[in-house]
Amino acid sequence: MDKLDAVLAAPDRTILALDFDGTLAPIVPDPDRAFADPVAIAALRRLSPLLLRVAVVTGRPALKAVELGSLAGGAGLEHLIVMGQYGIERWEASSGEVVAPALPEEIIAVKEALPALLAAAGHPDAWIEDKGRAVAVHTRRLADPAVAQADLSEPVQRLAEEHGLRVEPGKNVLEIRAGGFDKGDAIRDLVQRFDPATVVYAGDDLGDLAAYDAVAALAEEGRTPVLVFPRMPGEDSPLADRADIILEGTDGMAEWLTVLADRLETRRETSPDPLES
Ligand SMILES: O=P(O)(O)OC[C@H]1O[C@H](O[C@H]2O[C@H](CO)[C@@H](O)[C@H](O)[C@H]2O)[C@H](O)[C@@H](O)[C@@H]1O
Repeated sequence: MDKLDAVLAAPDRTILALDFDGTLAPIVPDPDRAFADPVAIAALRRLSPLLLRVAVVTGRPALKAVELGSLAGGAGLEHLIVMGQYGIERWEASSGEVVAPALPEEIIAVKEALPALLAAAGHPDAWIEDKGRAVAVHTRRLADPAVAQADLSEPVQRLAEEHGLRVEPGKNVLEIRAGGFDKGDAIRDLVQRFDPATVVYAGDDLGDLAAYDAVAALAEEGRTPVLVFPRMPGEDSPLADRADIILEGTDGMAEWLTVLADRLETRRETSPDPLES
């Protein structure tokens, strides 16, 4: 854990930000059943009171991540922040409210057009996830997810462009959403609000590259970036070349968070009490 010396030295100046799917929750066929690993959440409950902030930065609607992660209520997570839909939605445990701009109107026409587009491309059974301000086409449950994603890539891109929207590709998913913000903006927002000395970011998919870039750039401001990649077995990803720490999937992530909590709690117990002379 050498790279974490900065965290151990000043936990109260550290932000820990984590993606949801593939980082806190194992990748599963049904997105509605992608529950967070309880070991990871238990560790976050111990870490959050010791760190400057813990944040979940996710492509999910903020409230969906809160639900699947059991993140509302309970000890330890009173200051948790969830930046949803790639950062455009902000949920704070302290208020229980979501702050977000109005839905992009263009998404309505895209949702209406999608079923016919999927059928025309030969994949009528691709699953459509209605995310409110965005819509995702999932191929994981089709016979050949990679081929289906490749087949759908161009028509989905065209549909998005016709409506002034963008495509966010991910693991067996093509999402159509509004542009102008990404997970990098979410990181910059957290840094501006809380002025951390160290930012640890953990993420596993292409949408996390923007957050990786934003965190890495913090070195130029004298802050310490720590990039963590929970890699699935045999997974080839551009994140692997960038990461400071590579873990064995979500199990490895949960274990790593637990060890970090152990070390921070031990450090606190053994530190001299500044009030004692
Ligand atoms: O930013 P994230 O928290 O990683 O969210 C990215 C997308 O994750 C979800 O899809 C992924 O996870 C599903 C459940 O394990 C899996 O079935 C799917 O193949 C993955 O792509 C989610 O459904 C999307 O809305 C998120 O944007």
